[in-house]
Amino acid sequence: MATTMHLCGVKTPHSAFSRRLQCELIPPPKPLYFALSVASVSGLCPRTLENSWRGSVLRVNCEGRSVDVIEKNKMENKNCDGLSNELTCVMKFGGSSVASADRMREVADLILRFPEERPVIVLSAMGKTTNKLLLAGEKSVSCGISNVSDIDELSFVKELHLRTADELDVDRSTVSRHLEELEQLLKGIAQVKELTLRTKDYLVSFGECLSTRIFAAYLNKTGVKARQYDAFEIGFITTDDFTNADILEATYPAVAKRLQGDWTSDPAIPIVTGFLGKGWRSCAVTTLGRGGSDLTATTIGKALGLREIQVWKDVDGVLTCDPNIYPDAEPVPYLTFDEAAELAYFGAQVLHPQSMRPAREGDIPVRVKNSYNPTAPGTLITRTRDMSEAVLTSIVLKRNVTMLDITSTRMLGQFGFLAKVFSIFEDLGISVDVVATSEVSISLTLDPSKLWSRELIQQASELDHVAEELEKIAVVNLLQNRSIISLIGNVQRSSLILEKAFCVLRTNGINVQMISQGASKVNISLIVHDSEAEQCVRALHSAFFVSGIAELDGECGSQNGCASMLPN
Ligand SMILES: Nc1ncnc2c1ncn2[C@@H]1O[C@H](COP(=O)(O)OP(=O)(O)O)[C@@H](O)[C@H]1O
Ligand SMILES: N[C@@H](CC(=O)OP(=O)(O)O)C(=O)O
Repeated sequence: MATTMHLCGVKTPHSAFSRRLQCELIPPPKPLYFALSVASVSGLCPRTLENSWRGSVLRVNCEGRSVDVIEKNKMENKNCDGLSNELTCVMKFGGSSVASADRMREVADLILRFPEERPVIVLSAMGKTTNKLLLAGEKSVSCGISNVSDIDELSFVKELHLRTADELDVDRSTVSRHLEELEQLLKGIAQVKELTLRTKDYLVSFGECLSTRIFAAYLNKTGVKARQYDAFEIGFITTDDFTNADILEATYPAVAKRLQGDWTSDPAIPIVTGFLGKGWRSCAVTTLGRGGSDLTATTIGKALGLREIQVWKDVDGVLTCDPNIYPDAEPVPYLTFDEAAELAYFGAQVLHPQSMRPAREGDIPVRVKNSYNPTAPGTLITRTRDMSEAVLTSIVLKRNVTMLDITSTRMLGQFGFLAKVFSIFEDLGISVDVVATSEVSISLTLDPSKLWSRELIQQASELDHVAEELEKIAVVNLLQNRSIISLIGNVQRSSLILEKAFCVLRTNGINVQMISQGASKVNISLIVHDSEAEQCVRALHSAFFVSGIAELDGECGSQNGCASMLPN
């Protein structure tokens, strides 16, 4: 008896293929499911199939062509390009990449330039929309309901999205309901004269909800089937830490089920809002912290076990330094997840601080590319890389950090002292970035992002409270306006890096107030005063990347790569 072979992903959008995917087979002795990329298989005896497996792949000769068939259960979370019809990669485009109708057209062209990919698209809000929405919210608190319609930032957001819809020839109704709701929300804020963190998250969510709707409508209009998704409706489940929520584990299966399920039953390019989630207790819209669309992309990559995660920016990849500090900074071709995570955590705005976690857990390569210059190779981030030549990869600056010098009054033994100090931070929910200890003292810096998410007044009283608690067991010196300079690279070569770094610092008369090396295998952190930090980074960058590490040989001195401070 002849039967039809079950194929995974048979509903391919490439209709030329799908017509050929019916094939006749003698029923196999046990149910086997296959994914097939390009051609039909006919007349194969099940015994041949069973005997011919090489690992999880069966290579058969079909109509004179070699075809790879892969067992479905072995394919779960493994998209092998060309072997299935499943989603292959995620492409995230940041605000700068979708800032206008022209940019959206270019992004659409860019996506279609890779016909072999079946991507999930993640978008941020257009251009500076998130900042404008936050400003509009703040103005609404005090302007009175009747003046809300005249808030400049509201007019800007409305005008930008309506103009973009018009220019892309997309129906205005795609965005008009959301724009009306946005104005209503601002009037609500004006009425209660209060902007809570929860409301802030709901307010900024309009940015991503609008950009994804316009883009999906544009793709559909041009004949490319696309489907818009709000992340908070498809299983992005987070903590209820409004403005800085964490993704919870339950997100991965939920998102995979929804996106994969829809794709299998009715293929259409998914266009997902970056940055947004749904609080697991509150069920309200949450956000993942500024720049959080990178985290949305890596979360989807891990959830679906995709082949690659691409984050498209307005720079040629991760650079050797923030280009706003050193305009001639160069792209870094390769990074490990560990390097990228440290770099992001310690202040490189190019990647969200938590975004490497899902990619590392799923072992999925991340490519950072430039949507304004797509042919530039960008940066490839993977689990390992060849470190034999690596010395310094990038220099990162985190400004406006608070440093604490805490000296024990010896009321506690050393064990008790460290434990007590950290329990105070735990109780107050403040995380610590860089730490150095001696027998009776500890110096540390506080993670400003955790403090920044709170109101200024709350920050000040929180710091007072920290000091008050610590003073029960120690003498505390609170030092504000400090910066962390992170030297990301191969700590195996720390002597080389430190020799050169201190040579530069000495030449420029800079005193390092604290140093930390060892906890991370890829980062050496130096704490300096804010006022010296940028110039210090410039001098270090030019010593390492312009003069070159080779010039380390010989005496420490300004002729030997120990650059003097460059002018601002
Ligand atoms: N080390 C770095 N490498 C690359 N870009 C950096 C670095 N440090 C800071 N940046 C800044 O990050 C910006 C890109 O990040 P972001 O604005 O979040 O992009 P997008 O909005 O496109 O996602 C760049 O325009 C650059 O100014
Ligand atoms: N729109 C949000 C989220 C985001 O990720 O944006 P971008 O990709 O443009 O950094 C923000 O501005 O923070």
